[in-house]
Amino acid sequence: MTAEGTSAEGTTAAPAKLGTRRSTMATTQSQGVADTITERTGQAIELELITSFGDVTKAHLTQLGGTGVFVNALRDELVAGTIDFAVHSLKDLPTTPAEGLVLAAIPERDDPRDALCARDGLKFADLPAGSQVGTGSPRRVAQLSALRPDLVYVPIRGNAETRLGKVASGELDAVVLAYAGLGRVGRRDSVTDVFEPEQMLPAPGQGALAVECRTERADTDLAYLSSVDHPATRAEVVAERTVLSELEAGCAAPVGAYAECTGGRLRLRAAVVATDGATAVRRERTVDIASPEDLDTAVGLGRDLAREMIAEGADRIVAEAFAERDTP
Ligand SMILES: NCc1[nH]cc(CCC(=O)O)c1CC(=O)O
Repeated sequence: MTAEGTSAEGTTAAPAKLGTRRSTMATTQSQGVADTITERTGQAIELELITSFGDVTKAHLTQLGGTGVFVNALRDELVAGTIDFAVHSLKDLPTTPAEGLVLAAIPERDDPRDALCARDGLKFADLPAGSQVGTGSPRRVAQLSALRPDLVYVPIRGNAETRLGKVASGELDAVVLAYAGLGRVGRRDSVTDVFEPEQMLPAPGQGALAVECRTERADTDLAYLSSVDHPATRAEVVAERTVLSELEAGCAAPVGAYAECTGGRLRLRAAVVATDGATAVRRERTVDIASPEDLDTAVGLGRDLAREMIAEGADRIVAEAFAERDTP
């Protein structure tokens, strides 16, 4: 016997609310994750646009004092229950876990490399000495300075369109951005060169996304989020982010880390480079990993590599970079 009002139609679930920043990059990556979840589970999802402090402030990103300016607004909404889950760029997530929240899924990573967008289709090696290269990231400035100390690195911020506009207008000769982000805003055609990990290591988590929700909902009503989890990517980013946390550094630190989990092995490369590019500690290590779900191995790899780097002075380079940042 079916009572009136509890019929199948009556219990049709409302679409889940996915909270996202308003930028083109954020909405594109959020919509991509939403579409994949819907494809795999049938769950309907709608985007809810949230404004974050990092999106409105004019302060230079490295001057904001602390990580997570892009994620805090979304986390507030998760805790308040106004949204069901959020999609972040993993690179922007502080390494300290947020209380009551969990990364329910880490989808398969996009291209992790950094990309050069230069005038006249120029490659990095072909930029004339003295060329003005825009980037706001200490990690990029440090590694680029190590490769080409003869170029001038100019701090910039703003979204990808704004940055590319400075090349188009002739204000800058080139800008360096994440390849994955350029793809998401439909500007892959502006890329004139890409940096292989041998030249420049990406930021920990670059190119990857994180799906976050309240802890108690991950295994219950939001269990469908696990449909987009990619264990190999999770092992990689866990190893990369452990380097960052062991060095007590954040997203504004000159730390590159890149892990690859394939064929039962987890390889991790990391670099800490002084802002002028002159001093650097670079290490790599590979371990066997029976299953990508074995996150203890990923954490152990990150920790061991970071400790080796600290023994070689990596923590001093990080401390100096922060001291420079905090001195106006
Ligand atoms: N810090 C901003 C940010 N966060 C994520 C990306 C790019 C996409 C990604 O790395 O996943 C960017 C822009 C950039 O670094 O060019």
